Amino acid sequence: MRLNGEISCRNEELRENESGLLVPPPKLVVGYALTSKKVKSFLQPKLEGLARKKGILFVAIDQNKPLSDQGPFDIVLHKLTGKEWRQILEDYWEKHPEVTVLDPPGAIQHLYNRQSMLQDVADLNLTDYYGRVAVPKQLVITKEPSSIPVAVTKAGLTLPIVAKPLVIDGSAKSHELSLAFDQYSLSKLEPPLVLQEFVNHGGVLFKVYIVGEAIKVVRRFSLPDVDEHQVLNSAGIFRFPRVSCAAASADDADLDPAVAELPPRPLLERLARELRRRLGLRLFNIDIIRKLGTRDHYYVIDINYFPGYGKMPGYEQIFTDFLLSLVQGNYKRRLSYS
Ligand SMILES: Nc1ncnc2c1ncn2[C@@H]1O[C@H](COP(=O)(O)OP(=O)(O)OP(=O)(O)O)[C@@H](O)[C@H]1O
Ligand SMILES: O=P(O)(O)O[C@H]1[C@H](O)[C@@H](O)[C@H](OP(=O)(O)O)[C@@H](OP(=O)(O)O)[C@H]1O
Ligand SMILES: [Mg+2]
Ligand SMILES: [Mg+2]
Repeated sequence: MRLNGEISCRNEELRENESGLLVPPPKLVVGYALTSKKVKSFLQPKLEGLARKKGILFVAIDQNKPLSDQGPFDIVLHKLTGKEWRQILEDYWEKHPEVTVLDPPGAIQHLYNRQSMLQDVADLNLTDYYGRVAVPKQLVITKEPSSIPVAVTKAGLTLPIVAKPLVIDGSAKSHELSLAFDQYSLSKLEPPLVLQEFVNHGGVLFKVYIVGEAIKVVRRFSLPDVDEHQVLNSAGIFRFPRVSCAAASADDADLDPAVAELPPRPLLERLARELRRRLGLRLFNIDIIRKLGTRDHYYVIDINYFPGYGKMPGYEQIFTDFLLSLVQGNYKRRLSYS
């Protein structure tokens, strides 16, 4: 294995690459198991090019072959769902503890349920640190739809309410959300669900991308505010598909400064640090909104594992630096043990 590749590669001989040029062997081999959609959005030529220059080689994992017969890898990067893949990865990791698996499958699983996803934010209790960060009032529904109106009243949730499929399984359906405007319509929803109070936020959300210790925040257009008049005079369920994919960047839009102002950096740093530690993940993003009419009341509404980094400005540099830092970290740790 080449975890201490920093040293070994200096001693290894030059190899011929696909263009017939003599190049040093890669410092770092990253095996990836991603959907074809993800490969397209993440592994863009600019990322691969920069990675190659820095001695990082991305190698596709063949899911039809045993993982242990492939590689050797220094890092395994993955975003595939399903129990079978999880088992393969866990067995592989047990046999190859020297390989960095990004990220541990058990930790990722925590984000595939919209209830457990936000639990750590709620536990954090960030109430007075450059603002307060909370989770919208929410309720989990697993029983029959007819029970929803009563359950909502009991829990004291106010309308309108966002209904989100409880489990995220990689399907488009698990990202089909609805906005319910009246009590009666709630019984038309299909559990299992998380019901969340809709929080007016000026139609802009902040996507906070995390790659190890690096943080990048961007603005995105979001659902528009709903006023009291609309709530009183609207009925029914409004279904909306995959907002974040469709929504354009709001970074260059002419916005009300009170809506556009980014959350304070120290707050984001603390939130990212805490979540990284509590979730045990290094690759994720956080969707944050700021309650309309306030300067510092923030709500985390969603956390995504291995999100669309292709949309994060400067991700090529940040991601490759991060990958190298993992190996350097391992190397330093090995030296301090010897
Ligand atoms: N509680 C809320 N209050 C106001 N708007 C909300 C709330 N929850 C969700 N939204 C809006 O709905 C959108 C989609 O919600 P959410 O991010 O939870 O879904 P998702 O399917 O997990 O999205 P992603 O594609 O980011 O994974 C948000 O980007 C935001 O515009
Ligand atoms: O970066 P943001 O705006 O958060 O949105 C991402 C979603 O959160 C991810 O779940 C998508 O990745 P998957 O398609 O692998 O689930 C991801 O898909 P992408 O990698 O194809 O861009 C994005 O839609
Ligand atoms: Mg989201
Ligand atoms: Mg999400």
